[in-house]
Amino acid sequence: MSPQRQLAAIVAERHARHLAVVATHCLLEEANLTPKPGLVDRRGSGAHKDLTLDLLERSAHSLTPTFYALALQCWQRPADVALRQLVGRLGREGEAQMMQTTAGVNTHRGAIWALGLLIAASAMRGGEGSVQQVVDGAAALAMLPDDAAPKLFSNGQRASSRYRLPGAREEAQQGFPHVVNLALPQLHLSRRQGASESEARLDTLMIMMTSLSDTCVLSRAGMDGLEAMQQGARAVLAAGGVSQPAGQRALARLDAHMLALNASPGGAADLLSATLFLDRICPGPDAPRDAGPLSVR
Ligand SMILES: CC(C)(COP(=O)(O)OP(=O)(O)OC[C@H]1O[C@@H](n2cnc3c(N)ncnc32)[C@H](O[C@H]2O[C@H](COP(=O)(O)OP(=O)(O)OP(=O)(O)O)[C@@H](O)[C@H]2O)[C@@H]1O)[C@@H](O)C(=O)NCCC(=O)NCCS
Ligand SMILES: Nc1ncnc2[nH]cnc12
Repeated sequence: MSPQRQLAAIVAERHARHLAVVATHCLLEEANLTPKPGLVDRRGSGAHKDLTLDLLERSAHSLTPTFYALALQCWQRPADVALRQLVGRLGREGEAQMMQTTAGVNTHRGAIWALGLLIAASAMRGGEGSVQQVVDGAAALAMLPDDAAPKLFSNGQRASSRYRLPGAREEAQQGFPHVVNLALPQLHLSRRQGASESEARLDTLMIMMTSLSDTCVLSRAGMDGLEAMQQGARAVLAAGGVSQPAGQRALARLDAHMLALNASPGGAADLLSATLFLDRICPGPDAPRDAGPLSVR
């Protein structure tokens, strides 16, 4: 191999490692963010019976090799059917790894999908795209057919067809509108307004919950659950957000309501991880901040 090619391979490997570590870190940060309504956090399992913070953390760590492989294999490649099929195969291998780690509990299927596509899209541009370029690349990949995908009927497809609402697939195919148009602007706004990093991230989760059709909530609690989620999140933001005492009280009411309905916004949680990832790999004028020490093994 020529010295130039050797150097290019080292650069690609280093970038791929960086993307994988950042993605894992974002999953850990989402899991640890507290208090999240209905979701697993540092207080406990939320509305879930089979999920714990420890399981989410182990699941996140188990995905680092998948994220690394996605980044490395998509490095400086165009979005075409061959790449889509490769990404689909690596994503399914990641899901299998997750299921093995969690003994069959679905901790991060939506996150593997969203982060996997965003990692792939960032790597396609040599790790240098803007937010818009990365989500456009992810959408282009998500629109391509993957003939090798098994024809399974998932919770998400069942909910989407029953309520005629979009789910994880459409969110990616449309270029992650909840992340780009709502979450990133809210994250930056809350930071500028002096919220702590955890408060800014909770506000970011809230803004997505105001309008996401989260198929995790729909499967568990139907349309009543989805409306409760959206209205409750609007109330938190209308009260000034999580940095305000009234916002904290509204968040506590939303949490109690979600638990009573057995509802958990797992899709919004995954998109929060995706938001933190884009915030970190495509920094704009508002530099990303850390919420606290978390290590990636
Ligand atoms: C495209 C896929 C994501 C499959 O999507 P689909 O909707 O067909 O299937 P689901 O298995 O339901 O997975 C979708 C998960 O996405 C999250 N989500 C939900 N709504 C949205 C939304 N509007 N936008 C974005 N993301 C959304 C959500 O994930 C979280 O919830 C999970 C727990 O949910 P669930 O399994 O329903 O579990 P419980 O509520 O506990 O119910 P029980 O089953 O236990 O009773 C949790 O994992 C969170 O992550 C949805 O679950 C994609 O998987 C796919 O096609 N993959 C193929 C491989 C591929 O091509 N990969 C490419 C990139 S790597
Ligand atoms: N914190 C969380 N709680 C429950 N499900 C999730 N899926 C992704 N993150 C989650």
